Amino acid sequence: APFKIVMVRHGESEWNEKNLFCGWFDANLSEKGKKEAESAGKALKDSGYKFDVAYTSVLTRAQNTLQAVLNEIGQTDLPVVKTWRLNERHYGGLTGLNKAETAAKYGEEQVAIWRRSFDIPPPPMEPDHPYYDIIVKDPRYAEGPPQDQFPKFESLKLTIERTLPFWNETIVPQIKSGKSILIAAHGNSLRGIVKHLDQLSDEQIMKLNLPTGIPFVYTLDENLHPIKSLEFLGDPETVKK
Ligand SMILES: O=C1c2ccccc2C(=O)c2c1cc(NS(=O)(=O)c1ccccc1O)c(O)c2O
Repeated sequence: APFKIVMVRHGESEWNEKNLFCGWFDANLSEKGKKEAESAGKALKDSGYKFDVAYTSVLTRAQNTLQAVLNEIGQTDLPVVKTWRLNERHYGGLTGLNKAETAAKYGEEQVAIWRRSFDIPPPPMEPDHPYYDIIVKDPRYAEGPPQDQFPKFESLKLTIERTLPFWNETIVPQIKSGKSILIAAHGNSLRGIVKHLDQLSDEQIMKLNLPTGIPFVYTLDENLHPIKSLEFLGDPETVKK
């Protein structure tokens, strides 16, 4: 029998609302983001989904999206595994900047290069960065990454390379043991899983922008090869946007 796994990108954060690079900064969901999380839960409830375990990042916006979903489907007691490996991409020194500030500081040309590159990282987040201490010293990272490997920036390539070990070593065995799984994470960490499952190229995955707060289902065969990819739940109107 095929396996199914459900994934959802967290709802809009307060920094998304202000068009700031958020990355590993622990922004909350905006009011809109909270509504998106609730509607994700309603879509899963209407489709009758129940889960055995959920995975999320160590960031509040993903954890709160997950909780809203679990509230809607009546599974608030579900075991939840939190890992830095499902975190959003780390935007390094760009963290907290908006579009104008980024262009002013680095120039439109550099921004255009970063936007279309898979393995060119942003500048590092140096110790004098306003958010360096609050991120690096956050106790939520006690389980990892180790301080000497703590990222100061990530390209999309680097993000995917630290997400996939968790997928292969932790999530895959659970899928194979027949567990029903929900992942609530971020645009770029979910890109890593989608890229791997559908064997997408670097260019293809960079073109894929997952919508916030709309759950999507993968149906996988016994070798975890997709039978059906990116099946979005929720009313077709929302999905079409
Ligand atoms: O500068 C970057 C960038 C820099 C370094 C690594 C990755 C990216 C990146 O992925 C990216 C960027 C800008 C924009 N658009 S933007 O220039 O309008 C923009 C800039 C700053 C903040 C938010 C904005 O919407 C994007 O849509 C991106 O996906």
